[in-house]
Amino acid sequence: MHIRELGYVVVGSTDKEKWRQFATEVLGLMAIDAPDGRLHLKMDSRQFRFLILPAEQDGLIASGWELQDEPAFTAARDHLVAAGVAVEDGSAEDAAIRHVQAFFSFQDPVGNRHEVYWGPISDFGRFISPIGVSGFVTEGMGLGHVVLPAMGEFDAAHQFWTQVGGFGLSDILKISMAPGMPPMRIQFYHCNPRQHSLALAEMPSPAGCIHVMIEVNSLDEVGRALDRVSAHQVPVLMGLGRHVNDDMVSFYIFTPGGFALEYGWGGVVKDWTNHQAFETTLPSHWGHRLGG
Ligand SMILES: Cc1ccc(O)c(O)c1CC[C@@H]1C(=O)CC[C@]2(C)C(=O)CC[C@@H]12
Ligand SMILES: [Fe+2]
Repeated sequence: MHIRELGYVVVGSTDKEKWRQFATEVLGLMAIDAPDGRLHLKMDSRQFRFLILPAEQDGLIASGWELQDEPAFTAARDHLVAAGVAVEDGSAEDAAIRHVQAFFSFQDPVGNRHEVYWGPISDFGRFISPIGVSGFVTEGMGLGHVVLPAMGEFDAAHQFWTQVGGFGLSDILKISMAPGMPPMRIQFYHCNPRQHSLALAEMPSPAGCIHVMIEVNSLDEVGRALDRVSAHQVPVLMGLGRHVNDDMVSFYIFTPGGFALEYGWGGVVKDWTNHQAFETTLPSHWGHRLGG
C-alpha cells in the first residue's frame, strides 16, 4: 500500500484547556473548538492536524495515515486483510469527526494503533497563528513525524512497516541510554520526501508515543519558540540540537499528552531514488542535551 503522509494524530486528553494553552501560547497553532468537547489544532489549510478528544487518560490514540484516493483506500484495506491484519472499519460518524471520507484502523505488531483514510475534508481556511508564527512545513510531507514505542517484537514491526506498510527504511540508530545498558534501536522510515514520517524506538511509553515532530518554516521561529518555552516554564526533554539523519535543528518539550513534542526547522527534503539506508552512531551533530 502507498501511504502518502502522516495526515493527523488523534490525542486523548483529560483536560483540553491544557492543550489549548500549550498549542496556542507555546507552539503557535490555532485551536478551534469542535462539538462534544473536541479540540482541533490547526497548522495549515487542513481543518486540523491534531484531533484532541476527551478521554479518561492522556496519550496518543492513533496516528492517521493518508492515501491518495478511494481505489488506493480499498486496495490498502484488501492488502492488510490479505496480510492477516485485523482491520476495523471506522463508522461514518467517526469519519465525520476526522473530517475524512472513510477510514479503517489496525494495530501494528507492537500494539500501536493506526488509522488509514482517504479524502480529507476541509474549508481550506487560512492558517493564522494566534502568536504570529510564520508557518509550518506540511505540503506534500504531512504534519511531521511520529516516533512510536516498539518493545518486544521490534523486528516484526520493522518487517510489517517495510513489507506490508510500504515504508522505506531511512536509517538506523543504536543508542545506549545509560552506561552498561544494551543499545536501544531506533529505526526511521519514510513515505514521502520528509526524511522520516515514522520511527520505531525500543523504549516503553505509557502515553503510546515517544514524540511528535512539527516543522516551522524558519530558524527564527525555533528560537522564538524556545523563548516562549522559557517564559511559560515548559519542561524541556532535550535542548536545541541538530540531528544527523534529517539535519533538523530542533528541541523537545513535554506536552499535556504525556509524550514529547519536537519543534524543528531545516529538515532535509529527500529524493529517495538515490538513497542508501545507513546507520548513524550519533543522534545529533551537536546539542540535544537531555534536560536542555
Ligand atoms: C536520533 C533522532 C533523529 C531524528 C529525530 O527526529 C529524532 O527525534 C531523533 C531522536 C530519537 C530519540 C527519541 O525520540 C527519544 C529520546 C532519545 C532516545 C534520546 O534520548 C536521544 C535520541 C532520542
Ligand atoms: Fe524526531
